[in-house]
Amino acid sequence: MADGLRVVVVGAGFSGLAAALALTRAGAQVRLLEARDRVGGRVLTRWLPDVTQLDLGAQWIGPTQDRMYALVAEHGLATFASAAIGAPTVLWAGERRAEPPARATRVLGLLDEYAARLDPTAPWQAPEAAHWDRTLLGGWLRATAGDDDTADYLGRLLAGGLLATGADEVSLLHLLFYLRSAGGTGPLLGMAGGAQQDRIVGGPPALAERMAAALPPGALTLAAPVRAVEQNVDGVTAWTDTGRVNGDALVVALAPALAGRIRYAPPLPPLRDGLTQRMPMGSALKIHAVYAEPFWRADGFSGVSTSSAGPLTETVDNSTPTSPLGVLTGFSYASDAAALREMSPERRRRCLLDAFATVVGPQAGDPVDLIEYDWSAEEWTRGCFSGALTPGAWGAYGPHLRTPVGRVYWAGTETATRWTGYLEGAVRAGERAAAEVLARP
Ligand SMILES: Cc1cc2nc3c(=O)[nH]c(=O)nc-3n(C[C@H](O)[C@H](O)[C@H](O)COP(=O)(O)OP(=O)(O)OC[C@H]3O[C@@H](n4cnc5c(N)ncnc54)[C@H](O)[C@@H]3O)c2cc1C
Repeated sequence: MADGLRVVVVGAGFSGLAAALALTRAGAQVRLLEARDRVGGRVLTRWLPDVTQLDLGAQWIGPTQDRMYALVAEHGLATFASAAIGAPTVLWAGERRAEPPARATRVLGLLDEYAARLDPTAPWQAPEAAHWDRTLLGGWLRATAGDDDTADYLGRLLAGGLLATGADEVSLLHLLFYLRSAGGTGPLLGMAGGAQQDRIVGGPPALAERMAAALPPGALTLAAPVRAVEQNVDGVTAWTDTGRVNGDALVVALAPALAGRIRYAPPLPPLRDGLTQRMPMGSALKIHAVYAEPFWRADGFSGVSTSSAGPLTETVDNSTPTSPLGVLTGFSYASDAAALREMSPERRRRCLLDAFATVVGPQAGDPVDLIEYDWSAEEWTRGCFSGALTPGAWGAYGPHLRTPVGRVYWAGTETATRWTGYLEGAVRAGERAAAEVLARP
């Protein structure tokens, strides 16, 4: 037990909440400081008047994400299956296909084989790690896939769909680490049986709120951005705009890009600070088009698609089973998302609706509502889905992803070794950081 141990946790996303709960249960006195006026971090649910649930941030959980299913049950919530009616469509170089060509599947198999060679706790130690770290995913795909269409499609699916970045912005090693941490391309890309299998009734924010409610009264302070962290032999202090909170240890439960915006005294060691400069957030737009009904089902379309061209890389049928409305959700990544941001609202709307129409037909051009959400514009998130180490950075900086600095410990989904980038990774990372604090000498 840790009776009397005072721990400050910075950030009340799933990672900070999980850390705070684990520490509280072990008997520590926890103060959880959150910049926003709400808990949950990269999750947000908006309700349409008929109670259609629109998850604007994270939404899915799937098999092997055991901590998330356990938390859902423990906090009295339930899941429902993602809409899965009909077969997915692949929009491939101007054609509609039922699946990508076999050569694309072969490349995915090769990536899984490489990923299996990595230790997710130390990917930099694999014999090929230095080579894979300086190899851009895009270049590797162009050299391996056999043709440019396959390379482009896989680049969009993997760099975009998983990391919300461009294939020429990320190393092969970072992608392999991500694949390894989730168990491969199958679990990552699948709907039923994969990471997109289930949604949480009430949305992930409902779970975050229940986790927060399970903390002792007074443990959580909202609207309290931590600006500075000072540590010395006696303890550690978090400074907010309104005062200070002292502790024996402190957990930073933020993406490294945000952790690097805090001022540390003494300054962080060069390799830890350098890491925060080399792990930018991805860039995605998540767009919901709402219709009077899921008309595409009657036309034989599932609404689930992947595409070799922009502006949308993926779409899904995101309708809620309890509502008659139809919801198509699309994702736009990296340079496609950047181009959309530069457009006027009217032009962006036209461009997005044309993209939905390419997937399910012209009726998509006339939605009841079109709701866009840009996490890159959020002061306390700055991008999504997660941060990714830049090419060449794993070798020198990777070992500092979780290494504590004195009394300061690191959580956040980016530090997870299982399901990194996901809610599951966030929870596991928070619980791992809590265990490290409790084990401190
Ligand atoms: C559009 C989108 C779709 C996604 N889809 C999925 C999905 O379907 N399934 C899935 O599992 N994951 C998904 N993810 C990823 C998932 O949301 C993240 O992995 C997870 O929420 C990260 O949790 P975290 O606690 O590590 O970080 P965050 O959720 O970022 O939590 C950090 C918290 O710290 C706060 N904060 C920041 N700076 C400070 C400061 N200086 N002081 C105090 N507080 C601060 C923030 O406000 C935030 O509340 C998605 C993310 C997005 C944005």
